[in-house]
Amino acid sequence: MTDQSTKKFSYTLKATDGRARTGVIHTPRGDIRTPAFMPVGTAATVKAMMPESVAATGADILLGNTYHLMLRPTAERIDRLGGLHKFMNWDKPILTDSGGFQVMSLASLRKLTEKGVTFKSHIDGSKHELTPERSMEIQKLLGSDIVMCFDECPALPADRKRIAESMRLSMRWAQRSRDAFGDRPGYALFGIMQGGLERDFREESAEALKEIGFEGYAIGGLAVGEGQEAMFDCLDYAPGFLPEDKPRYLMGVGKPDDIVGAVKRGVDMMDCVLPSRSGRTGQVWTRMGVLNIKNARHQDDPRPIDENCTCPACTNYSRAYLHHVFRSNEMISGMLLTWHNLHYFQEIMQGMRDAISEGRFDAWEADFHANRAQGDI
Ligand SMILES: CNc1nc2cc3c(=O)[nH]c(N)nc3c(CCc3ccccc3)c2[nH]1
Ligand SMILES: [Zn+2]
Repeated sequence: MTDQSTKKFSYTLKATDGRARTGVIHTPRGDIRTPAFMPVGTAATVKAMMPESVAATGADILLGNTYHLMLRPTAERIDRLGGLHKFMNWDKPILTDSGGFQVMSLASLRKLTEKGVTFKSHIDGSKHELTPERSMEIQKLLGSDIVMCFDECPALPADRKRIAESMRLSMRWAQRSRDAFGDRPGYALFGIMQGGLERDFREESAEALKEIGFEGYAIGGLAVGEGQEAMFDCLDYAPGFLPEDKPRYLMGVGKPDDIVGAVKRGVDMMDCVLPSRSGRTGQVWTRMGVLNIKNARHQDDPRPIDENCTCPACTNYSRAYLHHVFRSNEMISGMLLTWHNLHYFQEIMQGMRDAISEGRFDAWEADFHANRAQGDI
């Protein structure tokens, strides 16, 4: 167990190539190589993966969810049992979301006021309240290393008036989150930029967050159905509004080409449920593009998913086998496909970290897109 109090949280920028950056986030529980992809462990598990397998894919950090864990098994119980790291047997860094986003997408009977949000649990219908103060308390009880401000992520499409009001509420909540977070050496609080697809509101939000001061800054309010083009248009300016010497976390992104486009535009950290969730539905992401293993064309195919992949699925199993266990709804199907997808996502990140360090990001990006076949793979 590392002594949390002595070591600090810091970000070191190592190299840039255009607007792309590579560096390291130092935390008392370990370093995070950026750009970083962070697997999502919603209910204290990255579904279908043992923690040591998640580490084996190259992940330096994983995500937890305030919303899910406060409902079940509750933050107080996890605290009594030694905190989330011990509870889920993951001793590297953990980032937890603040809960507001999940309330709006999962809970029912939600009531939003200046104070916070009240809602009914999607699990058992019990009533709960989340405020900036309660979210900070929950994330402290969980023991997460990177805490997210409590914010409101407006559903798109929304008119400018709604976007502005929502963003300004989130900025007031950001101040309350900062005040409630307190002085916790070694732990980090990240602000979350809002503002929809409006450049002026994005700049206003960034200025408000910089005024408060955070250890890192997230770009929220995206990957909510706006589409890649609109997201990239926003990322053409939004990261630049944030401090250069602090990590930038784009929340909820995304497909491999979304991730590459975001890193190209200056993003350092990303998360997405895609590799694990799609793995359970048979969707397999590879350097040649995406395939679905349930397709009958795989049932006699002795080849691995990807000859060049070193993950256990590609090293030891044929497409025919993976097709069979998927069709038979065997547990090993979700395990192997999730492992492969997470391994591939981390391979993309390592490729970009190396390319940026060596000043050849554009060539790497061109190669990445060239490999993605149009037809069957
Ligand atoms: C899929 N798209 C997506 N867009 C998001 C926007 C926001 C946003 O504006 N505010 C907050 N707080 N979270 C967001 C999330 C959830 C990310 C997450 C999930 C699980 C664990 C830890 C973190 C988003 N996810
Ligand atoms: Zn593989």
